[in-house]
Amino acid sequence: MTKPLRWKRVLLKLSGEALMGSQSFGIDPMVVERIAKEIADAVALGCQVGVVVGGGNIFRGVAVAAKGGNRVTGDHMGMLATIMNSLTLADALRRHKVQARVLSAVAVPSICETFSQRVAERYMEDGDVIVFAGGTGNPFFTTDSGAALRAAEMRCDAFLKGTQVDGIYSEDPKINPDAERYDTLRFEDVIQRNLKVMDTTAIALARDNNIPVIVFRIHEPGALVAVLQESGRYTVVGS
Ligand SMILES: Nc1ncnc2c1ncn2[C@@H]1O[C@H](COP(=O)(O)OP(=O)(O)O)[C@@H](O)[C@H]1O
Ligand SMILES: O=c1ccn([C@@H]2O[C@H](COP(=O)(O)OP(=O)(O)O)[C@@H](O)[C@H]2O)c(=O)[nH]1
Repeated sequence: MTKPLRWKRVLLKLSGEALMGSQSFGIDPMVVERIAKEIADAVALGCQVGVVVGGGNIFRGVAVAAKGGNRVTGDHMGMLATIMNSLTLADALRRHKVQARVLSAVAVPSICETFSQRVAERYMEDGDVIVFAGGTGNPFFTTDSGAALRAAEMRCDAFLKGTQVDGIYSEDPKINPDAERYDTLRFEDVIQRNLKVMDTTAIALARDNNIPVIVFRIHEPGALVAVLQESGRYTVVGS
C-alpha cells in the first residue's frame, strides 16, 4: 500500500545551481529531466506542487554590484534568469505528462502568464504544477523569499527546500565537514544562530505564516517522494 502524504500542497524551492549539475554555468538537461521526474512522481501520488527555481546558475544581481555595476539592473537580469530556468523545467514536466504552468512575477506575456494568486489557486486545485518564475518581481530580494511568499499566498502545507545538502547543520557542511546535523529546529534557532541555509527574510516569512520548512538533498533519486512520505533524511524547521 502507498504511504500517505504528510503534506498535500507544497512549495518546492530549487536553487538555479541545482539545475547546473556538474557544469559551472547554465542548465544540465539530464538534471532537469531527473528533477522533473521527481516532481511527476509526487504529482502522481496526489500532491499539489508549486515550484520556485532560482537563477544563480545564470545570473545574480550582487555579482553586478560587486563589480561596480547597477544592482537593480543586475537583479532584473537575475529575475529574467529565473524565467529561463522555469521555462526549461516546465517543458521537462510536460515531457513527463504533467500539466505545467509558468506564472511569472515579471510580466513577459508573449512568453508565459503573469502571476495572479487567483489564477494560481485555480491551477493548483486542478492539480497542475505551477512553476513560479521571476522571484518576488522586485530587486533586493531572493528566490528563497519569493518562494516563502508564494508558499504563504498559496496556503502551502510545507516549504520544501531541495538543496545539495541533506539538512541544516551547525555550520555550512561544505566548509566544516564535522558540523553537527539537526533533524529538527525551531525558526528562532535558525535565525538567532544565523544558520545560513536560506535567507532570514524567507525564514521569517515562513515562521510568521506557520509554514514548516524542510531542507533535504534533491539529488538523491526518490528524495522528494521520500520527504512527502516522511521516510527521507531531512531537517524540519517549525515553531
Ligand atoms: N548551517 C547550514 N546548514 C546547511 N547548509 C548550509 C548552512 N550554511 C550554509 N549552507 C549552505 O547553503 C546551501 C543551500 O542553499 P542554496 O545555495 O540555496 O542551495 P544549493 O544547495 O542548491 O546550492 C547548502 O548547499 C550549504 O552549502
Ligand atoms: O525576488 C527576487 C528574486 C531574485 N532576484 C534576482 O535573481 C537572482 C537569482 O535568484 P537567487 O540568487 O535567489 O537564485 P538561487 O540562489 O536560488 O539560484 C538574484 O541573485 C537576484 O539578482 C531578485 O532581484 N528578486
